[in-house]
Amino acid sequence: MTATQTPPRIRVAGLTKRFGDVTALDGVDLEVGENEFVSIVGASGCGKSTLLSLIAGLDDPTSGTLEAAGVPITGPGRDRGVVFQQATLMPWLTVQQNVEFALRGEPGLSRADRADRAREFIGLVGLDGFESSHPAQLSGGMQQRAALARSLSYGPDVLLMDEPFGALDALTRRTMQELLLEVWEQHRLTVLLVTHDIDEAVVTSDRVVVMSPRPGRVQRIVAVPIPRPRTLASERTAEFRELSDEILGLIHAGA
Ligand SMILES: Nc1ncnc2c1ncn2[C@@H]1O[C@H](COP(=O)(O)OP(=O)(O)OP(=O)(O)O)[C@@H](O)[C@H]1O
Repeated sequence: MTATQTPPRIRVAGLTKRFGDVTALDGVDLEVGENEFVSIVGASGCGKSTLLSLIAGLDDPTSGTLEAAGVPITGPGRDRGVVFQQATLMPWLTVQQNVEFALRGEPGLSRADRADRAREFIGLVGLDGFESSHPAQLSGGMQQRAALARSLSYGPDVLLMDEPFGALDALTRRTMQELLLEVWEQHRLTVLLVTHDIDEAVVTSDRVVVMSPRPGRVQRIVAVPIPRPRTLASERTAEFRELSDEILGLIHAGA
């Protein structure tokens, strides 16, 4: 790397994670560029969630290097927003309050600014009119919208998503994929998405990381050269089907 090059947004090198006798990750190397959308796929138990939680700083590696924009990752940070499969909203707060809560501690934001910013992102995810609802009054898809609004509201450089639509019914899932594509077009940021859904990975991503079964290693990285902006209609192209089949084949071959 020369002095003029900026470091990648996320860099993982020689990453190993053991839980007792279980080696979840074994020497994972991965670089994710600024504003790149990368998905991680692979058989159940191959270490996808472990990799994401290490990048989120929610756990420590056994060995290896983890950096965000050249800075070692030593814990969670507001440069990295996280969205999990189950929306982790605070049930006693309204949608508006949940988002505002995430904005507490943002430097230079008054209470009124926080309220405005929260409304802006609630609108962005299509939850206008539900600001005063509590999570229990929302469907699963709406809760994930609120969780997305919350994670985007403080302007993270990286969005880490672990099966964010995995608990949703098929139709809602499709709607959320469309929303994610739209949001990413409007607010380009670096996204790392863990998913079991190969089509979801291909339609959203610039590159798809295929992991080998335990111990998790990077088996192959497949580039997705389908032009952007993409919509779910992009899935109807022959190019899409070929890439999706190739990735499925890689997962099956590794299993
Ligand atoms: N906290 C933990 N303690 C012990 N073992 C763990 C822990 N977290 C993960 N593991 C083990 O590490 C391995 C990788 O788990 P991980 O959840 O990262 O896989 P995954 O690819 O995300 O799986 P899935 O697709 O089923 O969600 C598994 O064998 C799992 O049992």
